[in-house]
Amino acid sequence: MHDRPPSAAEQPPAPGTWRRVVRLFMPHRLAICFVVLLVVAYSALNAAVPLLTQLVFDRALFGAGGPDLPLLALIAGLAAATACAVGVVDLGQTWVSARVAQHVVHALRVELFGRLQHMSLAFFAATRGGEIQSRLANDTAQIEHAVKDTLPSTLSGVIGFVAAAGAMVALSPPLAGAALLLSPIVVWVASRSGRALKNLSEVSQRSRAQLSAIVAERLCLGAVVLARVHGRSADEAGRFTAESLRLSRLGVRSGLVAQGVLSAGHVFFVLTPYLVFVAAGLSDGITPGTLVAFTVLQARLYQPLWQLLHVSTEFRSAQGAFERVFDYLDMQPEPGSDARPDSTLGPGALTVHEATFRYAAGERDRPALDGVNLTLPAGSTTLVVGPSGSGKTTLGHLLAGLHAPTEGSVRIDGAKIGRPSPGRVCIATQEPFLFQGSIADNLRYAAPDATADDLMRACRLTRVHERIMALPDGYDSLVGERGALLSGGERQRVALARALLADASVLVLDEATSALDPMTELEVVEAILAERAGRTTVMITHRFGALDSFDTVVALDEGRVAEHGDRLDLLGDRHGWYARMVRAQTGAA
Ligand SMILES: Nc1ncnc2c1ncn2[C@@H]1O[C@H](COP(=O)(O)OP(=O)(O)OP(=O)(O)O)[C@@H](O)[C@H]1O
Repeated sequence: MHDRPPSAAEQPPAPGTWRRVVRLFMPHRLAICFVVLLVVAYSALNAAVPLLTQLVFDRALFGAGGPDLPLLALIAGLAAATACAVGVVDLGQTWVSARVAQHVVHALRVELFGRLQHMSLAFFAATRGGEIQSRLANDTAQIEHAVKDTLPSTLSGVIGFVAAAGAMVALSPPLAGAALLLSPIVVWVASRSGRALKNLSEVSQRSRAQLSAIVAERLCLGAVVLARVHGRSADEAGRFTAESLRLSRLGVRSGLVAQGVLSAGHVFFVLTPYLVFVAAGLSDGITPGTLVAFTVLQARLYQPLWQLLHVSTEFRSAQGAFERVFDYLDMQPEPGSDARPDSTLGPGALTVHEATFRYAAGERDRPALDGVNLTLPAGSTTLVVGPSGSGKTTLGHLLAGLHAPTEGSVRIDGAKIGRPSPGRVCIATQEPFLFQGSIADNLRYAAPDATADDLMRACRLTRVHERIMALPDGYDSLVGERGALLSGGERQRVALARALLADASVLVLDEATSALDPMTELEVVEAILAERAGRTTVMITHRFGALDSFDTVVALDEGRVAEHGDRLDLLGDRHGWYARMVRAQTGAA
């Protein structure tokens, strides 16, 4: 499985990237052909204007019979019509290109979001949020720019160059030779500086992604509190300043290289007419009109070349963006991570058979869980206890289907699970996630059809109803970013109510009441157990001294089951881990 995000920016261009890009555009081939046609028309119309200038000079103004004003008016009319046609064609081309770009980028964004949603938990644990955002926002924006602007610029650059060169050859082959003399040097300078610009653009893109990551990670409530508590706000600002400065310096360097290229272009631009004049002086029969037309055309010759220089840089950046997006699209999603609500709810008997779990394949350290065997009958209530790092959360995740065991199996009602099973198993965690929205929105995430009474019933059970009703907007009160407007205990109780609304046959509580005061915790847990209506309940906790309504206790140690049995029996085993801990927590002799 490809869990860690590959650093695409460091990798050489993947072969076949452009083949994949072409496949992406295949559904839009007709529109792209139309864009090509429009660009050809645009370039041809543009190349026709200097030919009209030649007519003005050689026929209308300085012809054999003197100035011909009707012809001049006709040419002026033609020039105006050509300019209007250029405008219309350009508008049409922009419209079609923008539509193609938006379609392709929309499809990529949606596919990327869908793929990311199904990635393993290990992927999200190992990937910075800013990195994901950067691929979804910056890289797709770069691709959009490439399709909307760079593709047409390239086409018009190539076709414009060919049209201008063709018009020159038609006017005078020797002068065309002189005008094109410097073009190989232009191409060489363009490709060298293009490569330099590409490198700078890649480094800048990485730096931008780094800035996004810093913002996403360090400018959220938890990180700001942490920085203030430890007096590290200035260091955080320093980190951001250093990266921002790096980006600024890269911007200045890119600007310098780009300007250097423009200045070189200016030299060529100034030199070329003189080469043409020298060639005209050495040739016979070159009319002034031809010379004027050449002067106009040479601008059209080098302009597309410079345009191509820039588009080649942008194409390389776009290639990088495509590769980064394809990297994510190529990652293997978690098997069955698109779990649908399960309509075949069983009573919720859990069987764990020889389950071993390793977070990293081939990891040499001891596994997080090592050959665990458990049988938890339907409707049973189990406490999972054990020292920190003993594997309790990992076991909870396995029971909830968030991880599949590396070896062995976990079954509910005899059916093997290795993926979430909505409606069948639900887990509530220590740090629950509440999204921006009202309390009711967050509760209905688990049960979209729940009535207001259902929400209130669940919240009464988790002892948060009164608190919600005391808020100005009751259940419509907003919870803020990740529930920041609620206290830790309120967040946990709202999340617990949400888990109850899921009405699953198995409920796993992973330190889900740790932020409550002991009295409220006891009340909430007792209420959940009393209302459980046959539900299998597994509670992972460090504070179990006062919890005496559970049937069974499982004590884990270093990933193995150290004790498992009837709670009262284990309590009677004076030297057992559970009994010793209960005595320590309750102060009993
Ligand atoms: N995402 C992860 N990647 C790698 N190792 C992990 C990951 N999560 C947990 N571990 C490791 O797995 C082992 C078991 O962790 P687990 O969180 O299941 O323990 P726990 O008993 O719930 O601990 P605590 O009581 O402190 O919450 C630990 O050694 C931990 O470092």
